[in-house]
Amino acid sequence: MFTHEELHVRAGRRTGLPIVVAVHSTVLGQALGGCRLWHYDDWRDGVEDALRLSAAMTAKNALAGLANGGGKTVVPLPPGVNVDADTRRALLHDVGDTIEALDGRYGTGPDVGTGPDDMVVIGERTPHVFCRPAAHGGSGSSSPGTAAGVIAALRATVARLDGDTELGGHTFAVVGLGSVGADVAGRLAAAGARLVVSDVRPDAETLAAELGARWSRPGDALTAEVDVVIPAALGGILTAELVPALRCRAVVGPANNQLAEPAVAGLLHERGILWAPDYVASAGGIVHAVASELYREPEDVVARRIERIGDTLTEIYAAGEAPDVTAEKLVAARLTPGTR
Ligand SMILES: NC(=O)c1ccc[n+]([C@@H]2O[C@H](COP(=O)([O-])OP(=O)(O)OC[C@H]3O[C@@H](n4cnc5c(N)ncnc54)[C@H](O)[C@@H]3O)[C@@H](O)[C@H]2O)c1
Repeated sequence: MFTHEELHVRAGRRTGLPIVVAVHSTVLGQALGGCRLWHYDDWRDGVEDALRLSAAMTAKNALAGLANGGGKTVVPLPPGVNVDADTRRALLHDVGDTIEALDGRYGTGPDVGTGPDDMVVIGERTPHVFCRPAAHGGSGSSSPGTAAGVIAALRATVARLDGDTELGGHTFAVVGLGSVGADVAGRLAAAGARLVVSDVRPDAETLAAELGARWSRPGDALTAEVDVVIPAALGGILTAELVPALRCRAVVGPANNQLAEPAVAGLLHERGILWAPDYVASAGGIVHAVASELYREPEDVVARRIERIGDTLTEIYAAGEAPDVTAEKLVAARLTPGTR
């Protein structure tokens, strides 16, 4: 069943390259979700991704308490097509025009393949853009906010596991030392936690040494014997085959779409492994952008909003059923008029 409000697929006027914008829901307000610029074998796969990711943004924004719905832009680059600086700029203008044509029903920000500087270029064609660098009037990278939200989620998780929110006495495996993973690992190391870290980039081993963390091969980090595994790389890593091999007590991280298939959430629950739905744990970045730029809240108020991710998870864990089931009920309740 088609449950989205709008789906736009256009060839960019300047570049001829495909641009997909999916608006899943504006029930709570302007739909928000980042702009993904990535290679796909077929542009239709980009449409699939935009449909799936925009629906996840509705859930993420609803559970983060934002007055916003979910949307997503995907620019599916054909295989072998690499854009030079001029084409990239033209392409981002094409994206801006596509978003501007929606009259404010959707706003974008950075995602895989785009960053704050790209938002400046999109912003030359539409005001509906977030996370420009501070020098351009935006709130900058969303990664520190996302990392702060993951820390709030981890505190709620260790409280559920052991009854206290101290991260220092616990062990964590961080899978992916990119902008969010490295930040989370740094905060955990500063709190005195013991860490196993991994990345497919060998140069990340230097950061591991700086953090006093044990370096591990990526496959091994996922199955490390730790309290919490933190997926901070790509999605789809939690497979039915992996669940029996896990030796952690919880899986909590920022990676979007961690489940290879929805049924894996139930398998984790049956094994007694706590799983924080990724759209709850990863919301800190968008909360930071929206609260700073749209609501104009000061940093301390924004920080408290991000902390509430922990409260939401505590509520979800307390229900005692598989966390995705409870989270979906909470999303449905928030989207139903009269219950917000
Ligand atoms: N940046 C944000 O604000 C934000 C917000 C919400 C969700 N997320 C999600 O969090 C995840 C991390 O985001 P990021 O901004 O840090 O991305 P990033 O690209 O900076 O970092 C990802 C890291 O994962 C590593 N990696 C890739 N495959 C790996 C593997 N198999 N094993 C171990 N490491 C691997 C990469 O080398 C890279 O260092 C992504 O799934 C992203 O969609 C990010």
